[in-house]
Amino acid sequence: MTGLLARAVGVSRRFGDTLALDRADLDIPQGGIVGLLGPNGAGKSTMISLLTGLRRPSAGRVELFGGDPRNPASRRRLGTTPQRTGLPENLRVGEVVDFVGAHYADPVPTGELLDRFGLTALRRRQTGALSGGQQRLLTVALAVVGRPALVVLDEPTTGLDVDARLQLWDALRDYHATGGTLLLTSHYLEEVEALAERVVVIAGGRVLVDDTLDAVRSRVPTRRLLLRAAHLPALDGVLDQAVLPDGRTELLTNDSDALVRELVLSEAEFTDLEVSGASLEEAFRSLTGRRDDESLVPTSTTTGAA
Ligand SMILES: Nc1ncnc2c1ncn2[C@@H]1O[C@H](COP(=O)(O)OP(=O)(O)OP(=O)(O)O)[C@@H](O)[C@H]1O
Repeated sequence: MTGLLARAVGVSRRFGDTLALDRADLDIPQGGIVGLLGPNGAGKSTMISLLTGLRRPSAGRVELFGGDPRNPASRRRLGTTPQRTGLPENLRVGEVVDFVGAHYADPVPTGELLDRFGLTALRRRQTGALSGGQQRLLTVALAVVGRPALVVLDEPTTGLDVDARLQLWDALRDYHATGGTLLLTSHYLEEVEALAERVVVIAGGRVLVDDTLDAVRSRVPTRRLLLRAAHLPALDGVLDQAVLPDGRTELLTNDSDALVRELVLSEAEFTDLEVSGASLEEAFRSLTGRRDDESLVPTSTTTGAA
């Protein structure tokens, strides 16, 4: 149990008839960056709300720094920002950071924090005059101003343009480099790839995959072959196969060179071969959509899978 900053053990959460989480397990050890990925409605925000004490599980157990997350004392070393945050409109950016930082024993100095988040030029602007993306950057900056041991962010880059997204990624990497632990949710594998060392895929309220980024990447198809063939033998390198409405066969793989060699050596007759990158998000959708397919969905490595 030592070294775990947060943990969910067999948690379920019901909203009326909806089972938002279904016996899900999640451990957040000290020092890593964990990306929680999944499609809309997967249960990501619900998991975050349980870990940060905003909601109570219907069943199972949640711990934050060894205590109940609903107890304010357990949240003292937590930095978080809800998806929507109200900022005092008439205060200037620098004043808000000063104000929030003043609640902590050792806050990141305002100038340094604004610099890290690319907000220095906006220091004297009233928060009511910030764009949505700038407000988002500021709220995430406020989540780290107190040098929390754990930062939990729900879709931190939603609505940000490319530059702001890169700026935020850099700031989060800085936070991690100073010893911080980060849990973030995202719809985007790209974002998780850019930041996380560990990936947890959640769908239908269940944890489907919990592994290192590299291990997860090796299991999801990243390349797509299209071809026409009357008969194809079973090919080792195929992770997923489908016949499209236009009659072409789609083969998903993570090594298209090896699969093409295998295809040629099989002496199967084919025409119109095309090779392209499978969208990683598509690949994840195929992963999350195939809960019953053991070959595509590796066993979760979380503890105590129910
Ligand atoms: N307060 C609520 N009342 C009723 N149903 C809810 C509530 N909060 C979440 N749900 C339902 O629980 C399920 C999981 O929702 P959750 O917000 O955790 O998913 P998510 O993975 O964060 O989705 P998204 O990526 O769209 O934000 C969904 O079916 C959602 O409609």
